[in-house]
Amino acid sequence: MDYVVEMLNIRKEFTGIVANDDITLRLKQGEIHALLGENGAGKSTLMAILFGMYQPDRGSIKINGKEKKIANPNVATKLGIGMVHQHFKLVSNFTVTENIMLGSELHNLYVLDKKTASKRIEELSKKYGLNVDPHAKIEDISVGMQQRVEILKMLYRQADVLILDEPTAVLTPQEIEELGKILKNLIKEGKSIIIITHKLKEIKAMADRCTVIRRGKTIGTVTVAETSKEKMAEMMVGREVNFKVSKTEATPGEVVLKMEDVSVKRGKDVVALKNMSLELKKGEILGIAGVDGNGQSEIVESITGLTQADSGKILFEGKDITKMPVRSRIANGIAHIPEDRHKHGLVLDYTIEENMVLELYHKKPFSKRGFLNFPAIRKHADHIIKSFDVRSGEGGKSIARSLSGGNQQKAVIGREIELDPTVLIAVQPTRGLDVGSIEYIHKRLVEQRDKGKAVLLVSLELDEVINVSDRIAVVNNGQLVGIVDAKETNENELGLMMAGVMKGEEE
Ligand SMILES: Nc1ncnc2c1ncn2[C@@H]1O[C@H](COP(=O)(O)OP(=O)(O)OP(=O)(O)O)[C@@H](O)[C@H]1O
Repeated sequence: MDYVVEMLNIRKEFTGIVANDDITLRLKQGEIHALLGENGAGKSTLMAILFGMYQPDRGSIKINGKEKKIANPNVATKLGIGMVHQHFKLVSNFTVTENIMLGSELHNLYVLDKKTASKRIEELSKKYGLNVDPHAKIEDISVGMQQRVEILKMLYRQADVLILDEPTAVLTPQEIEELGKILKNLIKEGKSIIIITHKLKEIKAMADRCTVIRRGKTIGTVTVAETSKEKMAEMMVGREVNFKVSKTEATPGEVVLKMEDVSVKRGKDVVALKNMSLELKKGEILGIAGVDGNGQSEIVESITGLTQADSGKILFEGKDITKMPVRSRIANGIAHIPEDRHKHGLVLDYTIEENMVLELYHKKPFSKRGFLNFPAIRKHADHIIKSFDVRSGEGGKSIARSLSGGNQQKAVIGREIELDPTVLIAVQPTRGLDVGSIEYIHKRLVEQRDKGKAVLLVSLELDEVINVSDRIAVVNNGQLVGIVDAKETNENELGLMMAGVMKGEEE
């Protein structure tokens, strides 16, 4: 059998937690192999070991049948292993070529003059259908394009084994489809790919085989074409997963949040949100559907106070809050699960305990006469950790950075829901979460609604918007296209509206 990579009986322990416990994964030449597991199951750790960022405590790695010690990422690169991380490692004011050249000088295989490098990048881009402009600056290109630059970087370094850590989490549905095609091109040219993803639909569409791990242990490797989504979910979570959100009919009450003719500018001239009027009622989940970048961020930021509306009014419980500072809005009952957990959700170098009181530390019981009350902070954090199943080595004492991506997300969601807000704004709340956690978070959002709270759900996942929301507002180009009843709509109708076409206008 032609295995390009064999990771055999790998063990890796961090303080207080065994991240990988006797894991075995074999990658065949020319296959797309999905690595599936719950948040914190140990996927990123396993891939970091393959890429030489960590040393395993036990176990061995064979590359093309020969046992190798991968002491650091440079060794991995020399062995033909490349990795695209969850958070890209690109310099934003450098061009594509400059970024790809950066670091490649270490492997003295490569040319240092920019012109020759650009030409090589262009050839590679063409060969694999990547469509990347070598002269573009990173800050000017979309996230999807940046990811392709990361893929090109691996190809430029002549990688044969490509590792992609949750590559679709940051992509729009169209970009995901394109990535699928790119991966198929890579396989055709003889590359082998390991892809980490939580999305079973994507595994079905892209992968040949799938290895499932749970709590650091291998559960099994399956052939994707012969296995259902339900079966893979069950292997991963250890129980049956309910994909449908179960909820009763909403009983909306009075309007609690109102946007009246709100416009927000981006920079000097671009109007990113145009005369937006929206009403959010108590006891309902209002979903916002739209292609990324069509005014969703401006809606959220003008309500939370991260951006001020340039014109129009925002009313909360009848009070004008258009110019209210962020902290007062939080104190008044507006909570926010932000889209970017690293930038706006957590202070990565603080412990989880500290992060759980970021909005509350100045209040009783967390502060007393100007001193922090650590036992109270700990109790609060422990409660969130327990009820939201935030897994980490040292509980509340863990540094936020050391948590797996999904567990960071659960911590942020827990903190915001525990504020018991009147309005909960949830932006991409389940991005990066495993199906079991998604099921749980959806339940908690519905529970908020049933307690008479108002929930604004912004998501790029149409499935999620349709299943969780009661009403759906569709935005396009910074404007409201229309509002539909979630029970009566479908992906097709929403898709058309997202492109700016109103119901009845399509002929
Ligand atoms: N450097 C580290 N120090 C301490 N603990 C760590 C470190 N890296 C990972 N861990 C812990 O090891 C476990 C496995 O984490 P890992 O990131 O591999 O999970 P994952 O399967 O990739 O999760 P996710 O899907 O949420 O990204 C987690 O409990 C995490 O908190």
